[in-house]
Amino acid sequence: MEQLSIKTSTHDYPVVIDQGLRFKLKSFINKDYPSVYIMTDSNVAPLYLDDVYNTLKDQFHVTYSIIPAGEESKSSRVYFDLMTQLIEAGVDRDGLIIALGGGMIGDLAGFVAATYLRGVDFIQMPTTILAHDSSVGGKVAINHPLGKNLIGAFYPPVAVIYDVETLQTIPFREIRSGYAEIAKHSMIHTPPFWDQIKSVTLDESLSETTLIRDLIHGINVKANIVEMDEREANIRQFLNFGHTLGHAIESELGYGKMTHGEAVAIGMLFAMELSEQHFSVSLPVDAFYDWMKRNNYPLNLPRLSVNRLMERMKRDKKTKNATIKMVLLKALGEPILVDMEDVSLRQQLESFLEKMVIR
Ligand SMILES: NC(=O)c1ccc[n+]([C@@H]2O[C@H](COP(=O)([O-])OP(=O)(O)OC[C@H]3O[C@@H](n4cnc5c(N)ncnc54)[C@H](O)[C@@H]3O)[C@@H](O)[C@H]2O)c1
Ligand SMILES: O=C(O)C(=O)C[C@@H](O)[C@H](O)[C@H](O)COP(=O)(O)O
Ligand SMILES: [Zn+2]
Repeated sequence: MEQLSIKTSTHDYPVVIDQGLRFKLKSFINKDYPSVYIMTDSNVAPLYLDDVYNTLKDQFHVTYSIIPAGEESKSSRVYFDLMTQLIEAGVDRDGLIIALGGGMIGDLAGFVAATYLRGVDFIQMPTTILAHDSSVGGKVAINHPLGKNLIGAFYPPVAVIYDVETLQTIPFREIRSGYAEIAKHSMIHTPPFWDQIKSVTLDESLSETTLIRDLIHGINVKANIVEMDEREANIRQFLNFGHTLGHAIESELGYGKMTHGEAVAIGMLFAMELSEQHFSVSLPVDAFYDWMKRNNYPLNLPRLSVNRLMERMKRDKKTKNATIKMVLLKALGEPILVDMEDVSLRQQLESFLEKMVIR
């Protein structure tokens, strides 16, 4: 078992990582909650809901909701439906919400927890690789048609219980999506981490030992940053590497068309190219491109409107005074937030997208 604790100026919660934790969940709940409400999705429910429900049912009054799987469910409509279900189930302020699933469920259930009766406790039980990122740090949100995560809060869970046995059932595409965020953590960290990731191939040869090693490394990078800057006043913005364009692509294509990790990987490629030009430095752009190619990340895009992407990038949460800010790299492990100049960003985006269309 691997356990770390996230200590910020206001919160302190454990992140526990091990095989089979869903059967030991009770031992991590140290409050006598009158009701426990599990939120999960339609793919995860048939696999793991019974295990979690049965582990808790003797000690707690347990109810649940099963939400249609997919990014489209991170919406105001589903959010409101969940509120209705909690009210009808009579969950009070002492209730506990458990988010059992990937980042979609974690963000959605976390935002419900943050706002239901002005806040009830919640536990993150991540079941995807990507959720090594989403379950830690307390960012919770739903999407707006105009942009990703535009409605949300900073609301840390009371615990993150990561049963890595559940990763055995995630589809290949989701392994790739999750590894994009691991690659992100590696690039904003010191170079040996990227050296480790670049040799990983995401096929049957990926061993559980390698996966868990990379997950834990990623969580540590994130945890250190969150501990220093929980509410993203400064260095937490580095965790947004690849997201300025990535989020714009996700929302422009329509939520769920491309996975979050796939879009972020394209965003990182763009940010690395910009970084090379901006700082006249050499970065492992080719190595990253090759890694993406070898692992079947999408490397071409349909023709997208540069104007619309620029508009979406302007709605990014890092934007101030209408100036788009992007996380660039001065070197591997040296992220920096840069004010982008509209005209040149537009030109660079145009030529980047042109390459992506013909690739
Ligand atoms: N809050 C944060 O800090 C943060 C960080 C990164 C990403 N995110 C958000 O996370 C979301 C993406 O998360 P995700 O990639 O986990 O997507 P997801 O939750 O939609 O899960 C991906 C797919 O895998 C399925 N699935 C989940 N666990 C499974 C399992 N164990 N076995 C079989 N299938 C399983 C799901 O049903 C879904 O179809 C995005 O909305 C993104 O914005 C948030
Ligand atoms: O934890 C953070 O901070 C991140 O930026 C992590 C990202 O991987 C994640 O996708 C996050 O939800 C993006 O945040 P947003 O503030 O740009 O919506
Ligand atoms: Zn992300």
